[in-house]
Amino acid sequence: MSSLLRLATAGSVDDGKSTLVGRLLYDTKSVLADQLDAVQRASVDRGLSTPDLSLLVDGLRSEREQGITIDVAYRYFATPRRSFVLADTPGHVQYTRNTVTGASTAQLAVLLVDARKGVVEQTRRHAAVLALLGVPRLVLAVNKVDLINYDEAAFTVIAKEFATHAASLGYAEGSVLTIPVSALHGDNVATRSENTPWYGGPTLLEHLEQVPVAPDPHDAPFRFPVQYVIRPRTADYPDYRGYAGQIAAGTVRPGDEVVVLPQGLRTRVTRVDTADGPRDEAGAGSSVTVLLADDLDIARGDLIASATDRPEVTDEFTATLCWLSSSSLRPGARVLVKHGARTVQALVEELGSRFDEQTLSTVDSPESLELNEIGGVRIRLSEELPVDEYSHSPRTGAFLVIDPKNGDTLAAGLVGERLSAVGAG
Ligand SMILES: Nc1nc2c(ncn2[C@@H]2O[C@H](COP(=O)(O)OP(=O)(O)OP(=O)(O)O)[C@@H](O)[C@H]2O)c(=O)[nH]1
Repeated sequence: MSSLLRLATAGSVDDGKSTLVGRLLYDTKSVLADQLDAVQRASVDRGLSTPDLSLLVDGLRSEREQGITIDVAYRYFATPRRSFVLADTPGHVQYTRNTVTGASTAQLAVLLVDARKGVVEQTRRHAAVLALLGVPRLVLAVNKVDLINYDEAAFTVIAKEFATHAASLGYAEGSVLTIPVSALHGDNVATRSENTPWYGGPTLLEHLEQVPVAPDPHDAPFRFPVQYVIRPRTADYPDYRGYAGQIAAGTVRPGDEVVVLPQGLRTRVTRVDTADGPRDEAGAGSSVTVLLADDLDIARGDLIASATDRPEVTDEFTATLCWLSSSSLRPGARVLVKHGARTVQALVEELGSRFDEQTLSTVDSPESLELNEIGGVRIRLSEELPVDEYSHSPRTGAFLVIDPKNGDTLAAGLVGERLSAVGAG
């Protein structure tokens, strides 16, 4: 079992997401003492008798919202059994790039509903987007059960309705769990509640600690977009030639067989350098400089990948787009595609389908894609790029669609099928 779980949260405004995340941090003692003092003071100032744990999250969030680029906050917490990376996104935004970014590498998502309202339209949409992103496990936290007097019958109705919906999205029974919680009072978050004797399942934290997880991005095949070519040309290192960047997926060790794409050149890693010196191994997220056995012609934007499990080099693929712009997308649109360290011109050749959130069904050949809509497209690139399928490697199978006129992000995209692969390997 992996000792690391990546999770994301989703919920409508006021369902209690901040309080729940705050409660998890608090009950796992992941909150620094000074932060807690500040929360306690702020709570007293507001005339509250118990600390308002949502301040732990919202306090940070309001700062974050002033910047426009980074809206996903990653929170780290740990128990003796497992470490957690939680991608926290603002609740009032539906399908922003951030929600997609946050959830796309999650191994589990916690969806929140207010026990008084049950499963609402937004719950269905969130679940549909999570299914689309391939998030393998869902937890429905039925929050504020204190406000329905810990009523078993009401909880059972919600759990059944959600199970039916999740099944319609393709989730197997064992991959979905519904838990009655009160984030405010702590019922079934980290400690089992005496108020719900009828509930025999695990607490939220127990479930997060125990659930078997799908492979971590670290286990994915090695993918390393080259950001800089380093040639110091000093007397100490006359022949040093390194390739610097951040590992997008997988791990690398000296001795590994790799391929440089799109050229298709095979070679071997001789050394992996970091700011702290050479390493025996480095994984996804690490900034490293890789040295290779052969002196090859490699430039910024090229990709160094596992030689045994490499992406295909292609200039045409199908993709799912989450459209994030108020201007609509029509077939024939000329855009830029930003993938890894490369940005290339591209044409949206065909708009094949649109996912209808109301009916949760697919509409064929729609005229356009509008703000927050999700659709299937075919894209042709002006140059060939090494591209992974999203389901095989989420980090390198995702891309952004950029407006060539003003540089705005128009959509987040997930690669489906590569259509005209030339460098298949
Ligand atoms: N009674 C009760 N109230 C709760 C519970 N959880 C949250 N609340 C209250 O519900 C309100 C909304 O909680 P938040 O945590 O701010 O909700 P949110 O979903 O994070 O909202 P945004 O931060 O706007 O996304 C606050 O007044 C909380 O105190 C609960 O389990 N029981």
